[in-house]
Amino acid sequence: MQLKVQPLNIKVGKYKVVLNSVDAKELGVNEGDRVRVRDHDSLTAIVDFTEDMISPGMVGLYHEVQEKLQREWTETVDISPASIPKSAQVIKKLMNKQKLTQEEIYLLVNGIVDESLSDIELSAFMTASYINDMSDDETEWLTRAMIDTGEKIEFDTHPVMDKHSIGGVPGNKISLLVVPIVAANGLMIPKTSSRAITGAGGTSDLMEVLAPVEFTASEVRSMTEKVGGVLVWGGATNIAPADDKLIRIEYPLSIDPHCQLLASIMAKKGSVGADQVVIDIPTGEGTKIKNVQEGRKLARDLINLGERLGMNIECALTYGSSPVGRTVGPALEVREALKVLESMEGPNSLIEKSTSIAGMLLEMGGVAIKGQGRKVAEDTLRNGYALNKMKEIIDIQGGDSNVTSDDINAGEYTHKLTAPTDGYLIEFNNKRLIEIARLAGAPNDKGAGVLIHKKRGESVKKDQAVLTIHSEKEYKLKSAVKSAQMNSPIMIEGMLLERVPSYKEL
Ligand SMILES: O=P(O)(O)OC[C@H]1O[C@H](OP(=O)(O)O)[C@H](O)[C@@H]1O
Ligand SMILES: O=c1cc[nH]c(=O)[nH]1
Repeated sequence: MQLKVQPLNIKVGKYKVVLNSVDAKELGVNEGDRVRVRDHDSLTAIVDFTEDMISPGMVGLYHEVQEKLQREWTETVDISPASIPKSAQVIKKLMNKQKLTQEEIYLLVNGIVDESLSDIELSAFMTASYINDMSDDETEWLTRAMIDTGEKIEFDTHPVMDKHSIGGVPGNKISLLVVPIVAANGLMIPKTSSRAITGAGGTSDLMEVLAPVEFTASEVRSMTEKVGGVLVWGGATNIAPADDKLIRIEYPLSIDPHCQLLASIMAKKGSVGADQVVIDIPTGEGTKIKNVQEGRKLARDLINLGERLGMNIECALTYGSSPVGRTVGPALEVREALKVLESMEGPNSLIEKSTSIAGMLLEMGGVAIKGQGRKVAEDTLRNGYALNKMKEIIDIQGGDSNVTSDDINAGEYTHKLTAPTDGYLIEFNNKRLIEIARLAGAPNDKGAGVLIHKKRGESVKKDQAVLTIHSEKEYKLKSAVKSAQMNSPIMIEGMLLERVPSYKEL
């Protein structure tokens, strides 16, 4: 069917076209089906419907379709129904608990990278992976396919160090300390991170407060060779490009399926040619890993996958039931991390966790003797070498290296949550805390987040502030406060947990 083109200059991140329902009916396609768009060139696109925006006889071409076809909008294009791509059929197999072959997994990952799968299919893939985990072989193939469909960095010198966290604990800003400590000791650490997945700020969201994080793979390589380390967003690099497209689906579902987590982390490490990697596994109530047994099992899976891919992995099971440090949300977290770099002043949980993990890397990289890594890491913080290295990293990424912790501003709209009674703080609900920070605007509004005045086990007096919610927008603050008041993230010892009424009162 020949249809007149209506250009839609909107980027939707996919090959999509809009049809009027009259033409769609004539073509026999429904919303979410695919059509072949033929001009000088051709491509397969996903169908959207509308009654108002597109008149009968016309087809709306979103930016990506126009760009790919490199066409002028005055022309007509030929539209015909197209079949479901093979990659979508692979997702059905996973949903039906059938094992996938290596070839099918490569087909699937290619489909993710070339945008031929719809968000509905991708979220079915994510949900199927959540319910039916992949085998070790399938997970290895998934990881390899994610590496092979992107650019790889090959450094001339080794070892290449790396660090990653599985996430899940609020306030986990440690990469901002670990990377400069390791690089300041002469090791290379090309750190690529994701944005937030289940949290209120991933390391890339945080680093973006200080400097740009979007670079090509060759820029990552040359910056790392110059200053020893970087803190960049993996999603911008074309390094394991499938990863960010899947994380975009995980974020609203707030899930991180086991096989996806393994592949996502290890693909990022494999793509930068890492040899020695430490993986932080926050463990405990309210995290992705409920207890030490589960943590050990995940550690084994990560170590085994690393071995299959030729990387030496060590894992750190870390305390995750309570936030790391006293801040959650990009600007607040960056301020706290910079303060530690500047003066070693800051919460113990942050300093101890960062120096422990940096210490493991220093030992693995051969610049600290066994058992001395943490001490070397602490010295690197104390003598200011880590701060200087962080300034070099900020500078090379195009930020202002003169920035200090005092320059970092949190959102101006604030609300204090106070203790309803005297007592000890016995409960800190990680998930609620993240939800509140997200409602306040994190991670996209950098100034949004939560400042923690009192942590688990600390005493509070009635009406004393326990948390301050920060937001850049008044209306976002209001919804965060409303949510916090309806379902508090804190519990003070001695408080009534719940009153369950009798039938008479119902
Ligand atoms: O949002 P949740 O699921 O908590 O965690 C995601 C964060 O965890 C990892 O941190 P890092 O790169 O090791 O610092 C990821 O890269 C991402 O920044
Ligand atoms: O990078 C990451 C971190 C945690 N989970 C993932 O899926 N990817």
